[in-house]
Amino acid sequence: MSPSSSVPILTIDGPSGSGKGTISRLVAEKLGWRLLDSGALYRAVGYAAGMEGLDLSDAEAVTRCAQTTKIRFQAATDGSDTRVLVNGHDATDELRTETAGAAASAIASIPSVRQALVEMQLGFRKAPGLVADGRDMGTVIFPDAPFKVFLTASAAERAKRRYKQLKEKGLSVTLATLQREIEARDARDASRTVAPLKPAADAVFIDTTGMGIDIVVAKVLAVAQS
Ligand SMILES: Nc1ncnc2c1ncn2[C@@H]1O[C@H](COP(=O)(O)OP(=O)(O)O)[C@@H](O)[C@H]1O
Ligand SMILES: Nc1ccn([C@H]2C[C@H](O)[C@@H](COP(=O)(O)OP(=O)(O)O)O2)c(=O)n1
Repeated sequence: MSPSSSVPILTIDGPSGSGKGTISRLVAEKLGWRLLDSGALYRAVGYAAGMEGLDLSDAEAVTRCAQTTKIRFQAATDGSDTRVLVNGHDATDELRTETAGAAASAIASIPSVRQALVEMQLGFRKAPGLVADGRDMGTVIFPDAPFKVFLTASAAERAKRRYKQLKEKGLSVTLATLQREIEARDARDASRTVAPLKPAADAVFIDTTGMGIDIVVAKVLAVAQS
């Protein structure tokens, strides 16, 4: 048994806009645990592949890109979002767009790309604990995690949340387009053959439709303290 396997993990998986990022951050703060935003890794690889002008369906080229792209998280000191550096370039803002989300979803369906990112994700398991946010945290990357949550909400509500979030960032989007994009991404993430989006058999399922952030945080904290 490796020493890290005694470090507790809370996995939070779910579809786009279900609140994984927000809830993971708040719960990690309350627990004093580290945070893994695994989606940012896939977004970073999709972004780096785009910068290199690669065809995102070229499995060999994108896998090489996943193996060589340097991704670093840099905590902000002023309480703002953690910055994500991709090959030394601060790509935080570019990575949050729906275009980056779609590119991430596309390259994430390539098994060898997923494999290239496994070790880095396992490296986040450090004392005193880890909150891991993604699609396959509880099923594939940390199947032995003692605490697992699957967050969801209706596609209409998730699209509304994303719309509000992107509008606040000054991005030009429409609700109908966002809902279509979210549904397309759900379908692709859930239907791929490797590590599809699905709840782990031992995950606590929370439908957050109509549920405020504070209540979701309390429910997820209760799982981690059970
Ligand atoms: N339960 C909730 N009720 C209302 N808004 C929420 C809730 N959870 C998250 N949000 C908001 O929805 C948006 C998307 O949440 P985010 O955490 O980025 O989702 P995900 O990481 O699952 O894609 C954010 O602006 C966030 O503040
Ligand atoms: N553990 C993960 C995390 C993300 N992905 C893929 C699939 C997702 O559509 C994209 C983007 O994920 P991300 O969590 O950043 O996206 P959302 O914030 O949920 O919209 O990456 C994955 O396949 N496995």
